[in-house]
Amino acid sequence: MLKYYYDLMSQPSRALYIFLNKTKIPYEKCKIDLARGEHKSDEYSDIHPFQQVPAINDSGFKLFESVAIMRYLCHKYPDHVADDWYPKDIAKQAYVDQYLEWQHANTRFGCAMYFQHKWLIPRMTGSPAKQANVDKFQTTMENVLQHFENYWLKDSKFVAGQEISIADILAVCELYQPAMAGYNVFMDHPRLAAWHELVKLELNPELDEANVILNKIIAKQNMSKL
Ligand SMILES: N[C@@H](CCC(=O)N[C@@H](CS)C(=O)NCC(=O)O)C(=O)O
Repeated sequence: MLKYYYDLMSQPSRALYIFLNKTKIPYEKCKIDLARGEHKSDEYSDIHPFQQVPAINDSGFKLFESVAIMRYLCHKYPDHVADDWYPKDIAKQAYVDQYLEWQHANTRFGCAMYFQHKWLIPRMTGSPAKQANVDKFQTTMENVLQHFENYWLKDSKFVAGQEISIADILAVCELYQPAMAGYNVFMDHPRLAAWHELVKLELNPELDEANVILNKIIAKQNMSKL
């Protein structure tokens, strides 16, 4: 049985969670609570040597890195995974891969660094956010959002073509993270907002389910601002 190790506070964990649930690949949920340091245990180090989530153990085959896991699942479970998620056509697949390679140093880096400096680091250290860092990473993130609108969504409904693929799942999960730090990337970005509506239609109810904890945190913060 496939074991899936994840924490829904983690963007790539949510992406794989949505993908597994959407494709109905049978798996066992193995929650790893990052806030409680469960990823630092010796037992978990045997699953992921760098002590991060997500990771899988597929009947003894252990793998980490969300993109590698997604590709593995597409190859391993073809009866569950419809072709559009990771097309067999060479050119279509290359377009999906193009985004998967690009996103690490762009969508993920920009959104995650903004989130970490504005929200996570102050909560972990008890010290206020360093405004210079927040400003720097806000600029990085906003450049990414422009590339997203002006390149990735310029001529296509979805990130890598006219059909939804694993690229869109990874993208939407990274793009939600800054909302916890009070930045809604879909505001003031109409093309991104239109894509988001299409993605919700394709990925719900699994998308909302993966975002339950995130949305609770966002709602609580919005209440405290009133
Ligand atoms: N490139 C990796 C990123 C893995 C990663 O950074 N995971 C974070 C959560 S989003 C983590 O486990 N952080 C805990 C730590 O590094 O101590 C992937 O896509 O799977």
